[in-house]
This record gives sequence, structure tokens and C-alpha cells, in this order.
Amino acid sequence: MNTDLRAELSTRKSVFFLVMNYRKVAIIVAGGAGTRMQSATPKQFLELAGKPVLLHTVEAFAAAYDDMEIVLVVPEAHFAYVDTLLKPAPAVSRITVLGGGETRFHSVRNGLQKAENAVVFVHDGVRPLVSPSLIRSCYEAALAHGSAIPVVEMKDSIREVNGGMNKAVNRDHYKIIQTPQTFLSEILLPAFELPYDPLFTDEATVVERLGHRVHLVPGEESNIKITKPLDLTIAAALLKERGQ
Ligand SMILES: Nc1ccn([C@@H]2O[C@H](COP(=O)(O)OP(=O)(O)OP(=O)(O)O)[C@@H](O)[C@H]2O)c(=O)n1
Ligand SMILES: C[C@](O)(CO)[C@H](O)COP(=O)(O)O
Repeated sequence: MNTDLRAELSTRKSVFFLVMNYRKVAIIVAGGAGTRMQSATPKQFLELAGKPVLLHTVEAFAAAYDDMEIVLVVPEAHFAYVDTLLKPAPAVSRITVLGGGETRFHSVRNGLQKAENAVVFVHDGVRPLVSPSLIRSCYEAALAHGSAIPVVEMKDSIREVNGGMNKAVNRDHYKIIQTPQTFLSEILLPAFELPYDPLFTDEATVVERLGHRVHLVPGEESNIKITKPLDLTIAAALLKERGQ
């Protein structure tokens, strides 16, 4: 065997073993209060097509990969309820439940306690329509590029509003950002040692602060975030269309 071929095979073997050694860890954050939904029950526990919003989300991640480990971050006051909620969940043995923090950033940071040596998916518990195929495409892209941030196109015209003025901007320069935001743990974990900044509304922003460029991948229009009551109506209609 010539030297070049031997070197090539050796590199491929190392990449293969590296990929084989990565765990798959989904941090599903559901530690919020859902103030914009204005419901007595936090929106992640509201019923959607016969089961709690959060259970749909957990099921999508469990279905994506048999070896997916799931870390569920929820308000501590709801631990007992979540135990009951998870009883019918597939792969309940793969789920760890942890307490939420003051903001989404703090909840993610709590969830990252057990995420070493992994491809880490950070997902909003209130995006219950995420598909297993989007989760898998984020995984492949994160292995290849270090990160994968799902995005969709803007459909409306947009304006920048600042100091009492407003002006049209080119919407082609903007994308709508979704989750699961997916990273190799060696990129994500050091970023979450940064002090909190209110601009950290997602993980891409945190990682970027450390100087990394993030890789965008196509998201799904149906992967909506349940934020206000209308979103629940839309989600129910989309699930009905899927026959769920
Ligand atoms: N302290 C927090 C705040 C938010 N989240 C989670 O982050 C996701 C996206 O946040 P958002 O839609 O803003 O949820 P809430 O903060 O609950 O809603 P609101 O801002 O309307 O209060 C949700 O799954 C939410 O539960 C969290 O885990 N911990
Ligand atoms: C992470 C996110 O869902 C990406 O769109 C979004 O930034 C969450 O923002 P929110 O203010 O917590 O709803």
C-alpha cells in the first residue's frame, strides 16, 4: 500500500472513530413561565392534539435516534407533574429531568451539565412539530461543520424601527431562526461559561460571541414556536393534516 493511501485510510479511520465516540444529547428547555400565552398552566404543559405540548417534542427526539439521550429542563415546581407526564413517553429511561433557570440561557446552561463528548441539540420544548428528519439533518451538518442552525425565509416585508424613525430593509439579508441549534460539545460548552448577556436569546449568539461562525441549515416552516394562543390553533391544524 502506498504512503498516501495509508495516510488517507488512517485519517478516515480517525474521523470514523471520532464520530462513533460522540454521544447524542438533546437538551429540551421547558423551564419558562409562558407569560405571553397568558394561561394559568405554562404553555409547554397545555394540551395539543390529545397530549401535552412537551410530550410531542420529547417523542420527536426519541424517534430521531435510538441512542439519543434527552435532558429535559423544567420548572422545579413541576417535577412531580413531569414524572407523570413522562410515564407514557417512549424511551423514558433515556430521559434526565433537571431544574430550569432564571432565563432561557440559564436553563440551557443547567442542561449542559452532562453534555461532554457529544453532538448537542438545544431545542425549545415549545416547538412540538419538529420532525425527526430535521433533527437528523442537524446532526449530520453539526458533525461536518461544528454547528447547525435551522433557518427559514421571511415571508413579510420588514422595517427597522429605531429612535422614532423607521426604514425598509432588504428581507433577503435576514432569516428566521429556529431550533434545534446543534453543536459539537467542544464548541458549545466553553461558550456557556461566558457571563449572561440579555442579547443571548439563542445558542448561536452565545457561540458567536466566542468568535465561532455558525453554519445555517434549512429549517421547517411547520417547526413553529408556541408563543401565543394562535400558535396552538395553528399547531393543532398542522398535526391534524399529518394525521396525528
Ligand atoms: N427561564 C426559562 C425561559 C424559557 N425557557 C424555555 O425556552 C423556550 C423558548 O422560550 P419562550 O417561548 O420565550 O418561553 P417562555 O419564556 O416560557 O415564554 P414567555 O417569554 O412568553 O414568558 C421555551 O420552551 C421555554 O420553556 C426555559 O427553559 N427557561
Ligand atoms: C431560540 C429561539 O426559539 C430561536 O428563534 C428564540 O430565540 C427563543 O426566543 P424567546 O424570546 O425565548 O421566545
